[in-house]
Amino acid sequence: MNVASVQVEIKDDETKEQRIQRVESTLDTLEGYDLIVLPEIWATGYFSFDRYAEEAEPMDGPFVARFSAKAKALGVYLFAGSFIEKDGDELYNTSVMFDPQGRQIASYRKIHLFRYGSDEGKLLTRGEEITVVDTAFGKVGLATCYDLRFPELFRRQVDLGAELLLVTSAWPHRRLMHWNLFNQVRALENQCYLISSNCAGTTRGTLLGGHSQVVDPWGVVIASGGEQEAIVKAHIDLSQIAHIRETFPQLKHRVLR
Ligand SMILES: O=C(O)CCC(=O)C(=O)O
Repeated sequence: MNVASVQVEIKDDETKEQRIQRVESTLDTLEGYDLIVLPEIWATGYFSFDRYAEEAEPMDGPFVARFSAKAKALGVYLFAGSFIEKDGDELYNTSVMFDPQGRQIASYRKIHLFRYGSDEGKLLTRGEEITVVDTAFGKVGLATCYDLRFPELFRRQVDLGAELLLVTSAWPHRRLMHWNLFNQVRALENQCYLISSNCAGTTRGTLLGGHSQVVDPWGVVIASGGEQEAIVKAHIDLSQIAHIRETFPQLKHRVLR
């Protein structure tokens, strides 16, 4: 299975529309992939809190329609990262996933809103539902950035059958060491593949961390981005999951539930 994580640079002098067009053009260059992953609130920019209300969209708005069309045009599973979803009076940090026919097969509203140096907790409503989605290559769990610090979310995804964990992020560079550790540990402790997509660049005075990753179920980083905009590419072999879970049956040895 060929996977790609698009590590989008967030530039403050770019509008939402300009950034969407730029990412659409990048996606058009990706041929032969089975799954593509994008970062968190990349179109508006996670740290552009003053733009959240005006740039929020309903689930049947243009962001979802455009990336549904893009998934279909490319014939790929596309985890389009998250956007600011407006539902009635509430705003959510919602990620969306499409199948190669362009059908929206999942959405996930970020459960753990970030409240440290971030207005997210004030502006948005938290999600309440864990998302694990069926795909042609198995069950996939969806998570967003700060969620990475909460192992119980991922373990519950595994209890629902997840074998591949997708994480969309706008994680700052100043806590890059935590990011690197969590990416590896969430894959290792759950014996899953993990693919993350983080933003890069400096926005509103915050340097974003980049280092989007593909981590195997043994905890080995098999591909990683650097600090700049990048496409992180890897070939993954999902049969490794069953192999590792059988030969080193840690998940079967759980005592506490
Ligand atoms: O947990 C962290 O250090 C970063 C989290 C974050 O930036 C987010 O959830 O958007």
